Amino acid sequence: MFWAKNKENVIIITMPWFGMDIGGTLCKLVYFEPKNISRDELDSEVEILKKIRKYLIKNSSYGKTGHRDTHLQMDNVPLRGRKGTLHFIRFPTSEMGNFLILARSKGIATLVSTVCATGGGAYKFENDFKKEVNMKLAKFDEFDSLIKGMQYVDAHNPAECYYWAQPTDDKKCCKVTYDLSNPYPFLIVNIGSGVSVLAVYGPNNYKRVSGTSIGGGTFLGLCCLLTGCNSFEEAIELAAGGDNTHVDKLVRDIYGGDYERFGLPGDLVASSFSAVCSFGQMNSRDRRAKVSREDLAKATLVTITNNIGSIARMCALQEKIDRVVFIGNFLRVNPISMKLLAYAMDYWSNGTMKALFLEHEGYFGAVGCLLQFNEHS
Ligand SMILES: Nc1ncnc2c1ncn2[C@@H]1O[C@H](COP(=O)(O)OP(=O)(O)OP(=O)(O)O)[C@@H](O)[C@H]1O
Ligand SMILES: CC(C)(CO)[C@@H](O)C(=O)NCCC(=O)O
Repeated sequence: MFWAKNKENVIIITMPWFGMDIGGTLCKLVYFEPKNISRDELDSEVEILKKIRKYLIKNSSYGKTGHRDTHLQMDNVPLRGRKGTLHFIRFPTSEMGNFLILARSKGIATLVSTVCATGGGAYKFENDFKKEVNMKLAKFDEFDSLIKGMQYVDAHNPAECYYWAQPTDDKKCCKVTYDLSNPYPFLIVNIGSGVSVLAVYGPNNYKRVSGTSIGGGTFLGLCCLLTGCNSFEEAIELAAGGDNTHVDKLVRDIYGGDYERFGLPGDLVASSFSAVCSFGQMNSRDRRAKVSREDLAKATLVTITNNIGSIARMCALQEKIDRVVFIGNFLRVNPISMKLLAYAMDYWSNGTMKALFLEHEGYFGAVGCLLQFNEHS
């Protein structure tokens, strides 16, 4: 039973089936829909919650900016002794005000309720939730939640973890499932707005070893400034049609070929974005005029990705870890970055380190905080 009346006869509800990860850019909402809801449960469920459940499940988009990732839905998974379906929903954190207005319009504010939340926004928006929708947040740490969520999703989805085979060959490159059932130790590189690097030694034993502010938010911000694009999807689409070598200076632009002594191949980026400043005989203004929006988007994506790859590799070396799991929504619809990371990790470690990826890339925090909910808390 998840509801009761208090002294004033107000219905108090804990919403054990929702987990929210409120990040710097995106808010991720995970909803567990239990199977075989009994007649008694249905009768005792408050009308407003029934309405919300119907609304979430019937639609796959909510307003202009909310989306349910139906391809990620997980059916028949266990949670707190029940079996059911996990639904994955996201919307921009900048829309939190509208989300609260919507929740209020569905009647949520007439109940006193508690919902599990993690991410910086669980702290930042705590008062707004209380004020606008009468909702208390049961807060959980974002990295505890991330790791717990990863372990749970991987255990219940046989094809969750994969690597990219032959990442540099467009024709032969493919995703190959990887068995992560015996994962320790491993490194997590969580590429959200910013980047956090965690070394995980056991189920409840990890530390945050590094981080960088040059992350997914930087890519999106710079790309919007440079190309005038307006969304992450548009930025990625532009990048897919671009050529960063029109913008970057390569080792061969400096050496005329490979720098063999130190193993630097000619096609390696030697200096990001610097071809537009000076390039051989060509006047830099002419050079800039030849650069397309697509080239700029690709160069931005490659710059940010290589920098993250380089930090990941140094952290893995320092921690003596050879498996690196890259997650976070920066990798959403972004095979260019995944393949680059796969290649870079393999090349620079002489094949000793492996880049791994997970299908539910940005949702682990939301799943993990849902799992930590305790009926009596
Ligand atoms: N539809 C989208 N809108 C905005 N950014 C997107 C979208 N899809 C993918 N992204 C990328 O994902 C990043 C956000 O990733 P994620 O949701 O994992 O982080 P976050 O939780 O918002 O950030 P942080 O953990 O740093 O607080 C964005 O910076 C952008 O690069
Ligand atoms: C601040 C967080 C942890 C919020 O998720 C993330 O955005 C991050 O790790 N940023 C990088 C901060 C740094 O280490 O420079």
